[in-house]
Amino acid sequence: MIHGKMLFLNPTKESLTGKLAVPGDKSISHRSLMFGALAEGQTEIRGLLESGDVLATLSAIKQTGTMIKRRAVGHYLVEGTALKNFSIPTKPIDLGNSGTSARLLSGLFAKQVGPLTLIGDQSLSKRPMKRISKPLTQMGLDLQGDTLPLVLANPHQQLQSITYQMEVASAQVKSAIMLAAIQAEGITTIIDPIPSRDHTEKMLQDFSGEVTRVGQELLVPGNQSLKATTVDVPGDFSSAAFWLVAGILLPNSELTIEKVGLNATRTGLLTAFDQMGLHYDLELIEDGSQEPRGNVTVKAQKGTGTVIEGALLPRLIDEIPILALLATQVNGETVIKDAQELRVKETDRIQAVVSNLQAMGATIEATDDGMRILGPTPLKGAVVDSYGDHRIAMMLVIASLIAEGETRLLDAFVMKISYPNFLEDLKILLHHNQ
Ligand SMILES: O=C(O)C1=C[C@@H](OP(=O)(O)O)[C@@H](O)[C@H](O)C1
Ligand SMILES: C=C(OP(=O)(O)O)C(=O)O
Repeated sequence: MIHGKMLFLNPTKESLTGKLAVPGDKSISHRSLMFGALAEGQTEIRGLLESGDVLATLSAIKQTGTMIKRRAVGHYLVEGTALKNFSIPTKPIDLGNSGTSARLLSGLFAKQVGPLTLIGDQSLSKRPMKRISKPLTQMGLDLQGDTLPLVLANPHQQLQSITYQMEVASAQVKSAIMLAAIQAEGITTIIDPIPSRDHTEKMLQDFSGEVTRVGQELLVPGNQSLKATTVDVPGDFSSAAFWLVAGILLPNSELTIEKVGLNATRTGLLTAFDQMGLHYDLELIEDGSQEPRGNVTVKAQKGTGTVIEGALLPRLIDEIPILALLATQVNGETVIKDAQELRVKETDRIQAVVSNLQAMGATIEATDDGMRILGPTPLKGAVVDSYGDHRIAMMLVIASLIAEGETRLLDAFVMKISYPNFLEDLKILLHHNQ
């Protein structure tokens, strides 16, 4: 039941069964619009995620002069002009809640004369931007601000290549540099010791561009001309993660998530399942796409605690909230380390996960760079808060299904940021029982 911004949630005795295709991948959707604008010619996108964050990117690109037409749900045409028709909006560009938009668009727009102002909501306005202003300034962009509002200007419309050692394992930082590097003079080298999601690398090649990885170095030639293409966006593994964990937790469940992205830089949750002794079936769809996709099936089952650390973190960074819920229900201790990046997401996700799950009766404590969880503990309904964070909200909806008694979720409707139909899809999986 819905009441204002609060959602009243009750546990279910049902299982989750059947098949579901989750909405398009958020990271790939953002990038398809950006590369579509940077290329010459008409790019066709199918399966674009129509969520708050992606629509922020879409609107920013339209406001700066690129034509984008919507043909049907998720079906878009981008009329790319290699940003030659760029126009500077008179008003600041509002990127809402989307970190990906703020960081990647700064790279995409780095060669424009400007000044161009990027703003966002309260949460986005607190997120660190120095991580992109530092490399982009070295490349020649005049970028003011360590947080939003960011003002971008490049009066001479020139960018130099750089050699840059990444300070955090962030695909957003890497991608911002790459988008600028494509438009720069010379070859840019990005050194990233811990690999992060590689959708930008793959998509650059799909748009006839060039990028080479040599060990820890990513080499991006400048002055590239990109050609329009078609993009078929797979389902978002980060959205599927909520159902995979729910299927494991709700007795008698068996569900399949279809045509979901299985890029290895994103599927760290499956590695965590392996470590926890949890089983799943994978069926790959061979369609020649650079972004692998397939069907994942899970059943209700019991697992054991594990340690999540190191290079696994970037591969499941957005899945930590739902993984923490899973850890409250398996046997023994789970320790999540090296996850300090969670403190600078839409909210401090370490604090948000720990305080909410504690309120529901879990044995969980925060550490500087992660959390410790001791399972299994029965959960009880409580008043919980998304803190305006979509992934926290969706995790708490799943938690409420296995809790005893009613849960009241404050600020619930932020789910639209990445998964507008989350509650409808929950009903679909519950109703397969009937
Ligand atoms: O590049 C991307 O599309 C994303 C990268 C990750 O952020 P960081 O680069 O900050 O780790 C992730 O958390 C975010 O949801 C999307
Ligand atoms: C962190 C996220 O997104 P962004 O950084 O784009 O706001 C997310 O979707 O979990």
